[in-house]
Amino acid sequence: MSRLVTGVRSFSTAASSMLAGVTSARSAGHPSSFQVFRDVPQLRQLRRQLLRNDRSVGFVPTMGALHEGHLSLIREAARENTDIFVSIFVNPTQFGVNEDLSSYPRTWDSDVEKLEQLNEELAKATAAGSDTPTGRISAIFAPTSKVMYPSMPPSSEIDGDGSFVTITPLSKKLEGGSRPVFFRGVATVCMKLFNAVTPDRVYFGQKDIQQTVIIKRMVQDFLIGTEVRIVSTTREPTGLALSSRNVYLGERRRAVGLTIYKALKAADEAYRSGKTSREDILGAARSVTKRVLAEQEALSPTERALFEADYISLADPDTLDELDLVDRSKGAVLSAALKMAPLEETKPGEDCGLGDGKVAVRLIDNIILQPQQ
Ligand SMILES: Nc1ncnc2c1ncn2[C@@H]1O[C@H](COP(=O)(O)OP(=O)(O)OP(=O)(O)O)[C@@H](O)[C@H]1O
Ligand SMILES: CC(C)(CO)[C@@H](O)C(=O)[O-]
Ligand code: BAL
Repeated sequence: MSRLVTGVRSFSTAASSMLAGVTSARSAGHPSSFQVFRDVPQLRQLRRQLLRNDRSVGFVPTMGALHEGHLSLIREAARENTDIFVSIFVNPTQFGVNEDLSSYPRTWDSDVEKLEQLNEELAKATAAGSDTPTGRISAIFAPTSKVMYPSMPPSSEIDGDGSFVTITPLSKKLEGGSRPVFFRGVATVCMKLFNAVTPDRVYFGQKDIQQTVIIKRMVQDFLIGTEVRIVSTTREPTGLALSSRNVYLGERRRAVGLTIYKALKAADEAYRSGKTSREDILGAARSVTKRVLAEQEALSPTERALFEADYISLADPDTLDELDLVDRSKGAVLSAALKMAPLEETKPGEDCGLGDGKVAVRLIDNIILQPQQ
């Protein structure tokens, strides 16, 4: 955390020049880098100045440990906004009491490095005369828990007190079944972040599809003046969805973890081949998870990676209600969560990931069954 500052970290940027009162015209050059804010008032000051200068803000909320998936959200935001604000905050209220808050990957220095490199890439694209406007990252918002939860320590108990945003019944379904406080925490922190940033547009990844449905509902129901953009899932060449928690997988569990995507693909293929019933579509996915699990169980503890399929769901895209039959004109959301168990025994020299294979890893993924004519 050596590069983290307590107030605001200034770089030589057009946005920071603005903050100092020297307004640069957009054509005179984009910000070359960004400022880091730890508190809300200075962030708001920058936001107000951008507003006065008719600049638009795209906001990308993250919990850090940045990877190409996060960068894809920023690139999309850069296509539609002059300025991008990125938040890095590991939000305690979305972790249940027995969840992985303390072990969640925190990689501040490499996160800042990646964002600086991305700003360089965006600057080059502008210099090369890209057709589409290319915005820049102007601000990183990395608040403390006290800034985000000023009046009391946040509760991660389901019946804990606090000022919370709850979006029901959406937040009780799917991920909410296993993580009961998760979406209360997500909606609450996003409401606070949106209030601090007042973005023109917000960017979320399709990988966390239930989160996107809940954020869209929150924006609609609370009359929040921002547009919600969903960016498609970035995957490894194998198909595994990128996720910050993947660093805990290691080679063996990474290979077996791909089962989640293979199962969803099998279900998607069933739909594409004309099947619309729950039984046919989810049956195709379940036969993949069952087969792989049986294969793994037959192996020795030094070779296998066991997992449990938490849910495989076929749901309505807006309500996330489970479907018996897909209406082809509307399509559906196919989603799954798979819990990779810790490795039982490891081999000398094996790449077991961060935590030596002892950390259970929850994988989620989804495919949208596209509406068809
Ligand atoms: N592979 C991906 N493709 C596109 N967007 C992604 C991907 N992974 C994460 N995102 C999006 O980045 C934003 C921040 O996510 P977050 O910081 O929790 O990262 P994460 O990789 O999802 O981590 P986790 O391991 O907690 O699931 C969210 O909107 C999330 O959907
Ligand atoms: C949206 C979010 C940053 C809120 O903490 C988090 O849930 C995430 O990273 O997806
Ligand atoms: N991207 C989702 C954050 C979480 O799992 O807590």
